Amino acid sequence: MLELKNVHAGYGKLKILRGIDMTVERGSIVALLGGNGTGKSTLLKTVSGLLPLMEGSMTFDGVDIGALKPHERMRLGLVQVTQSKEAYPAMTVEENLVLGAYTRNDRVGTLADLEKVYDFFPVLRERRKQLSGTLSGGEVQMLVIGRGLMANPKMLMLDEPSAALAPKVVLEIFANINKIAKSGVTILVVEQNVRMALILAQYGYIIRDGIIMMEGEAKKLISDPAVKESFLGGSVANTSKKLNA
Ligand SMILES: Nc1ncnc2c1ncn2[C@@H]1O[C@H](COP(=O)(O)OP(=O)(O)OP(=O)(O)O)[C@@H](O)[C@H]1O
Repeated sequence: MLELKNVHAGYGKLKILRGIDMTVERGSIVALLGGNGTGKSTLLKTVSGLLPLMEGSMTFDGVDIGALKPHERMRLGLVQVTQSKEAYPAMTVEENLVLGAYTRNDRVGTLADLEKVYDFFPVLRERRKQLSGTLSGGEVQMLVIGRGLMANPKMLMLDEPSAALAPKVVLEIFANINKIAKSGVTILVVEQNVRMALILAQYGYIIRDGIIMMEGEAKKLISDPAVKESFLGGSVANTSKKLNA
């Protein structure tokens, strides 16, 4: 669904990504992992078109997207969910959600997708008339994912959906991401919560200093001694059970 070849990108003359090769298979969940400042958000911004491609190529669903504008990539079904603080606090939950459909022209489809979002996140239906500024951190995260779904994506890119959330809420959000993937939406998720991300995903990439230092099936990465030492500790079986409950 998404293929990056030798992607270089950054800010002005500052190059952050230095030759990224990455593939996201249709229907899969892929995790992009790494420490602070390694280039994860930069990569998402480059794929969604917020940053220009300096070198290399990017194709999405068979289309060369390297020179397309962000809204053109969105229309193709490539949608980035920004970090949770970017919900509009003075707008209601429903207004925020409808905003996610701004690149679409089908009212019937939009209303049907609103119901789908409410089915994924029933708490948003309960709070649809509430100002989003009054929501909890977990509810705001659900809202921004829901807003991404309103663009009718083929692929959703999520930037640290677990950030600043309590473990129980993280589990709920990740279980919802799992359901969204099972409904047919391909997922690329950036995470610092490496354990949860590797339990959720089928495949993982680990980025350091703007290059991919390791990649592989999530099941293999989670038991890899180097990954364990750098990122993990403790047992994963229990979390896995809860995630698939
Ligand atoms: N607007 C910007 N201008 C210049 N440099 C930037 C800008 N945004 C990010 N950077 C730099 O790019 C590098 C990679 O940042 P990026 O946000 O991609 O990291 P990250 O892996 O997402 O980390 P984190 O998890 O901490 O957000 C960092 O060194 C950062 O300082």
